[in-house]
Amino acid sequence: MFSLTSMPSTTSVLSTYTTFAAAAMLIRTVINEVQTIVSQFIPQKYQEKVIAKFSGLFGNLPSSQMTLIIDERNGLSINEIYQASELYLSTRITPSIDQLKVSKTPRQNNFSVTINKGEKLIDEFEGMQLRWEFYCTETKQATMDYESYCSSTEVVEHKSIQLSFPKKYRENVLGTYLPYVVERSKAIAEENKVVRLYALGSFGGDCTVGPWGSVVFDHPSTFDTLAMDPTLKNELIDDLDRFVKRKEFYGRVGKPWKRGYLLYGPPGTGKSSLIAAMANYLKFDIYDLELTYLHSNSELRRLLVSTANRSIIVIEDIDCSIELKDRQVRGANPNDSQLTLSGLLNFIDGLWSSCGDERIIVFTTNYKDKLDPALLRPGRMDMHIHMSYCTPCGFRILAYNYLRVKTHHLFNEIEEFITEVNATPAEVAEQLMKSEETNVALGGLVAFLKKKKEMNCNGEANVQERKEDDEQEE
Ligand SMILES: Nc1ncnc2c1ncn2[C@@H]1O[C@H](COP(=O)(O)OP(=O)(O)OP(=O)(O)O)[C@@H](O)[C@H]1O
Ligand SMILES: [Mg+2]
Repeated sequence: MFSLTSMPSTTSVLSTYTTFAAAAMLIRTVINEVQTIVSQFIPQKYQEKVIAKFSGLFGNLPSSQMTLIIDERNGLSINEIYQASELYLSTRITPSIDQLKVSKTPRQNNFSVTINKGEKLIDEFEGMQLRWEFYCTETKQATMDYESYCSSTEVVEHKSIQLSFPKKYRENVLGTYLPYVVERSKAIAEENKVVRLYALGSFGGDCTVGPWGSVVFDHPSTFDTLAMDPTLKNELIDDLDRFVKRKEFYGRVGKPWKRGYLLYGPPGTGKSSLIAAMANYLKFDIYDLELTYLHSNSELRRLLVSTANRSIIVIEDIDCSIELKDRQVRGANPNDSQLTLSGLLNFIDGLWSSCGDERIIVFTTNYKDKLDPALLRPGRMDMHIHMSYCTPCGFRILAYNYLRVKTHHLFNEIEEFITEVNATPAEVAEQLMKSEETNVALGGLVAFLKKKKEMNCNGEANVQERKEDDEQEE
């Protein structure tokens, strides 16, 4: 009975509530639509007022909007979503923004532009409209100077960015849009990245990390400016592309995410230039590791562990570190108190380096045949790259780089000489730099090659030497 009498009244309450909820939802939908229209057709500075006025017509309905507050700091640590949002939004600047902040460090090539506090902007993503707003509040905070024991007050800024959107988009914003913002910001940071060169000790650079000092690396070499066999060049570029894309692959097969390259060939054939081109291409920092300064495996490990991910560790002239082998053979403690070849090989094989990701290690040598066979064993260095004397194709790349010419009546003569004489790209480049006049520069190169041929007196010896050099190639 009780239940019978109570039933109709519960039903009527429910139906009244359902009607009310449906009406509220309808009004909210109308308000959302109005917001969308307003944000498209009404200047930004009036938008808020218009929407507030319009919403006011319907009394105090629960808000249909949700706001995410993204503070700059999370306690003491930086909030990565704040950084990502700030960077992402700096690429979404619309004409509605009145104030931007512009800054630049002495070494930076470009200005960095960020949006000032108080500014708002609308972003669109998969049909959603998202409203971003920049806030900054200032508070006075008491601080204590521990040297003078005096207290003072300082103004502390609390920055935050607020992201507002219709509540119905909450899942999409948290699940898709924010991850997209973070990913995009990583890509933007990568585009703006300045490559640094690290070496041991502090050498007047502006940034020091542990034992490594660094400077901005502004070597102009790129794969375009590099005179090397075009097939080999493309193979290497493909190899690098594949390497950086294969995070999951390396994880799956249980190998450290590393790649080793051995560059070999005579002086002046572009080994160091190739390393610079690789660093510029990948935007990886370079760590120039001079083994001659090191005394022990533990020192080597400490240095390698303090290198960052996405970097190229370079050991130049590894043949000059050949005494590594002798030291080890001499029988002194082969473990940590000596620097040994096996210590180095352990690193290459990933034992010490499993703490890092996306590393490239490059060895260079003028004499591949002088290297310890252990270094050359298959699988140790992933690619052996032969940098050799200038070829006709290499000459054309250099002529275009230095003189901006693609054809010239002296090309045939030069290319003939180049196949007969062992001239390094460095020598050819030096001649091409001697004049901005194409005729003069190319004429100078002809004279240089002619003289080189005469001095050798025997062109065949040169070609023979080149053949031997080529035979070192895989
Ligand atoms: N393959 C090349 N392509 C373009 N320029 C080159 C090439 N090789 C050499 N050069 C020019 O010669 C200069 C010296 O070359 P680089 O230092 O790269 O040679 P390297 O092979 O590292 O010599 P080393 O064995 O003496 O270290 C470079 O700065 C560059 O101007
Ligand atoms: Mg070099």
